[in-house]
Amino acid sequence: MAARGGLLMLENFIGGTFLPCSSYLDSYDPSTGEVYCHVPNSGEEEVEAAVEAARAAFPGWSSRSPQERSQVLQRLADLLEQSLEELAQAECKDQGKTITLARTMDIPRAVHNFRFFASSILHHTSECTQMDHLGCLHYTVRAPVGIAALISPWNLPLYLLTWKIAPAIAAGNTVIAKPSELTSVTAWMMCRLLEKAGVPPGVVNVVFGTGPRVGEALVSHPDVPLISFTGSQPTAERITQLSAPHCKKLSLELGGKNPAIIFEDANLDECIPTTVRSSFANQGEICLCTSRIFVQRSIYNEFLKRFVEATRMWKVGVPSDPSADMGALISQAHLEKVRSYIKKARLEGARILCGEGVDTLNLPPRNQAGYFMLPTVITDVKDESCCMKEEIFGPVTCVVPFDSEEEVIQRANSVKYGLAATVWSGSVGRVHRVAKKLQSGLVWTNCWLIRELNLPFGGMKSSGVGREGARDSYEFFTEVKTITVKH
Ligand SMILES: NC(=O)C1=CN([C@@H]2O[C@H](COP(=O)(O)OP(=O)(O)OC[C@H]3O[C@@H](n4cnc5c(N)ncnc54)[C@H](O)[C@@H]3O)[C@@H](O)[C@H]2O)C=CC1
Ligand SMILES: N/C(=C\C=C\C(=O)O)C(=O)O
Repeated sequence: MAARGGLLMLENFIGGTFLPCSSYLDSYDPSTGEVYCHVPNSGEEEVEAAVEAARAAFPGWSSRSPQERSQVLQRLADLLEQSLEELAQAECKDQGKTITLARTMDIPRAVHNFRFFASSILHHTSECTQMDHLGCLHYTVRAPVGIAALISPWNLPLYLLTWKIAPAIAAGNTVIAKPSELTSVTAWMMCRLLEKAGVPPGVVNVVFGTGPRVGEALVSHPDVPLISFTGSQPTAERITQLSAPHCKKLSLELGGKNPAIIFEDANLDECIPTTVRSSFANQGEICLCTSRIFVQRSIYNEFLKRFVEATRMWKVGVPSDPSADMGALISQAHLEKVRSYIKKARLEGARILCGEGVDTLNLPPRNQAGYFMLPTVITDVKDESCCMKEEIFGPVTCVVPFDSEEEVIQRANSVKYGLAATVWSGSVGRVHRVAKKLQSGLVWTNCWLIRELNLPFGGMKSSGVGREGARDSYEFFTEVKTITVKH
């Protein structure tokens, strides 16, 4: 590890070796607003070196058996788990999330991603059909595609990067990962464990830097045939344009404007704390977070009163404080963007019931320049407002009343996104009926963010292209071939 001015200085990981870069970016601690780390500002040269390393490693890695690859993934999971506390501390400092969330969600899930795909890779079967009248047998085989580009965002850094690396290498591909330049530290820490886990040099390469520089060099490289991306819709559009001339395979996991639909027969004792969590967990910086809450009119006033009370109890604190529910937002620019939505809502005549501009944030002097804000509830807002249409990706949620089932389904579906919805009702028939009609890749009823990694994950409409999960990721990270044998 290098250091400049006493600050942590990351290096790219290419071909099993840490390599310095000719230029570096500043990376900020969101809880203080201070630079604490330098991140390589990689470009075409580093991508070229990573492609070379990944190409050289492909024949050996792809010809190993699934069992051999699975064992490597299991060892990596064990090593990550042994470093859980160190990784959680690093994620908390780098991203601004609470230490509790990093300890209980981000890092355990990163460990689980490797364990899960180490197991699922052992259980795939292929198809076979027969045409006896022609004396033919048909079957399919799958093979890894080649070098995968894996581009991940800043909100769940190691969690989302490993959700891509694990299935890609389990299937026999070699990878070039590009984490967000805002949160690169835990990916770099993981690289230090790869050799010990038995990952051969060049199988996992990590290049750090910005989207326009290193990201674009990677996605437009002719020898990188598939791209798995999680992030914003405008970036997905750019990646689609750059990759189109090469007809690359694309998996795009994008944003959401996720509705919660709360019927009058909902169990509010469960619904309210879960909806506070679904709105404000990780500072509202999860693509699955709720940001439009539709409440049936007969319980609207009661819900609003109790929801605002519960939101006021959601503690914003220094990320290292284990009792904090919410830490700092990712950057000054993002904080300003999130606040700008609240200003617009005010100008449109909406009411801010708690949070930004209403309540007072108490922080230690050292954290006054950090990127903190209070969880904020907006009401009296029209469906046409940008706060009800656009992804804010911060601790802001809107609450509005509805009258009928048909009406709320139509309003919930009236945005360009279609990622995740929650439906709260005591009626089994109703939850099935409504879930089927929602334009949403995921619907949680009477719960939120209970993940079954075997099943498809992803969004419809502008929330993405493709699905990830045990079988879906396997299909994405392999090419299928149909073979016909005449006997
Ligand atoms: N999963 C999600 O739904 C996420 C949504 N967002 C949304 O996006 C907004 C902007 O956040 P950003 O960090 O700017 O997201 P982004 O989509 O620009 O960044 C995600 C990743 O893509 C890379 N990237 C950016 N431009 C690229 C390009 N031209 N070619 C290749 N890679 C590129 C970034 O370096 C990062 O690794 C947020 O406010 C939020 O609304 C952000 C992060 C995650
Ligand atoms: N893709 C995102 C979250 C995924 C969560 C999961 O797979 O459990 C995101 O916030 O961008």
